[in-house]
Amino acid sequence: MQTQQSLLFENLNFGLFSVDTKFKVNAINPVAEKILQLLPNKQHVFNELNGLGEITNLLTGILHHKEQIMKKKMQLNGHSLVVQSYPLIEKNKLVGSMVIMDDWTNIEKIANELRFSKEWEEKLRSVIELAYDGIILVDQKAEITMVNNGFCELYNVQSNELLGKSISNMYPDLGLDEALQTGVRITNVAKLIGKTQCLITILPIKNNEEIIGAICKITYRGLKHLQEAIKKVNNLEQQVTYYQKELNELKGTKYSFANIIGESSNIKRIKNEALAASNSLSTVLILGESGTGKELFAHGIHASSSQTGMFIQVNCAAIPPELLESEFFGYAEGSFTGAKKGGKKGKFEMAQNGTLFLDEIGDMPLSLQSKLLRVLQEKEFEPIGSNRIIKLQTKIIAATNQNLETLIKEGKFREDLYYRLNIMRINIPPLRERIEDIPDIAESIISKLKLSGFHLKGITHSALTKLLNYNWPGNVRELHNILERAANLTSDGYIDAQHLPESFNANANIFTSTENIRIDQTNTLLAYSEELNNKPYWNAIDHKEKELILAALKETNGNKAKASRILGISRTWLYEKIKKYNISI
Ligand SMILES: Nc1ncnc2c1ncn2[C@@H]1O[C@H](COP(=O)(O)OP(=O)(O)OP(=O)(O)O)[C@@H](O)[C@H]1O
Repeated sequence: MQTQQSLLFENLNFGLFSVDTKFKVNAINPVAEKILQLLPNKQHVFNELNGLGEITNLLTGILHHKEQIMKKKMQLNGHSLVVQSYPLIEKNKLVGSMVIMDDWTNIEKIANELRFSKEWEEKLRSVIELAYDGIILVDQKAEITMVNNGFCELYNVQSNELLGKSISNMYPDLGLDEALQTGVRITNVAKLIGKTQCLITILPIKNNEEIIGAICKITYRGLKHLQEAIKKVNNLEQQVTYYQKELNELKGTKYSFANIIGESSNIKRIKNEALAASNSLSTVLILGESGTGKELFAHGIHASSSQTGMFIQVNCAAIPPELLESEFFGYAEGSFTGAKKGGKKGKFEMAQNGTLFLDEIGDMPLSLQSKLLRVLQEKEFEPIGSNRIIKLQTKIIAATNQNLETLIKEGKFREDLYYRLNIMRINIPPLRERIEDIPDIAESIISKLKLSGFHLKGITHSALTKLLNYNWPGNVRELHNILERAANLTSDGYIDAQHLPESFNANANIFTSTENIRIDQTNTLLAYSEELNNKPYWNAIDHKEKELILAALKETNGNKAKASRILGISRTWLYEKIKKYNISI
């Protein structure tokens, strides 16, 4: 029992001590020792201690003047305290006093912080209220936390009908749910609300990497003036594009870095790498899935390089093997039967002082690989049947969507050529790893479609939200094709969700129909494809992806931050996948 009492005494979260009538401390707990800054296990006499005057006064009131309970708020040694002193009576005689010290320091700190955030909330409320547009805020759980008059007027509701409700139930089509899941911001996308034409901007609110809410701004007043301004900006943009094109034509390129759209950290990083790669004649190897923009980057590198010659592109997969050599090196007149009169310039010579872009390098036959390697090493070449030696002053950029390391292992690609090409290496990530870029790229594609004669006004918010939920196996090229197809289907100029292909919607649900696959069986594509008879390749990829995500979540006990680190993907992307595969944690 004694032990229990002392345990309790030792572990109280407030200070407690008692003194006898001579102010000598009889018992004191660790919290009190800490507040009073007294050394443990020492005999302390209160009126001999310095700096504790206020407490000594309380004790004096009780011990000398026989007062009853004394209570005081005080600051002591950096603590905000509420101190209470009680008389201790034994057999009707005053034998000492007991003191309780409540430490309010942390509580005061929290109160101050609360006051501070309350003030900020009030300021935010005023700013939001002053805004000309409709504004609505949700928290992490998609519950509406703030809404302004502009929003209420647009939807003809009262704010108290909305606060605390789920945005997913009230306004699912605004896309705030998606913003919370993907962390992607959407800027000024057209949407018809009732009969009012609006522009929607959605901004996820992040604390470090965590999404803690989202804000949606609906611009619906004064749109007419805005449209006029947009028209002017569009005209100016067209003029800039025209001059850019003229400039590109001089260098034989179709695109420059300005044509590479996207503000994601991924695309910014590779743009910087590409810019660095354009500063010298070092060879560049561009890797990436089909449709990620390898050719676009190659043009960009040439456009910003100081090479004054032409950009010459060769698709190594498209030239018949027997013509490859003459295509590359050219030939002298009469060098073989059927050779053209006057001979023919090869791609190398055509690209002198410019850039030779070797697309699909993984498909180059081995015999030509050896010849290419020799040219790269010796920096000179001879056209077939000629003894004219031409010094190479050409930037070489090679690209492929194949895994060259695998091709080397299979004996289909020369390792020494690989190292020769792999001096500046640019890895373009697939579109699904930079979905933040989709709104900007979609906008740029729509502008291009307009220039090519489509009467487009824009893309609706619901279509854009769908684009963000797709995994883009065909990357930017697929995005282009889907938007062009949609542009053909729209009648009012707005690309809407209904204009996106059926299969496109179905993709998000592939997994629900293949849920019962046994994961631990033979991991061969054949084994998968037997079970997934519809789209074996993509289903198997998705299947493997889900498997990896499940394994990472299992290993981290469902901790998504850790799981995303293990998988080497962003947390936003992981949330996206968890949603896609319906994984419950
Ligand atoms: N960041 C981007 N911004 C704008 N357009 C892009 C971007 N990336 C790719 N595109 C467009 O996507 C299409 C495909 O790009 P590109 O041909 O450069 O891809 P690729 O990787 O070379 O494909 P493949 O391996 O199939 O040859 C092109 O129309 C290109 O202009």
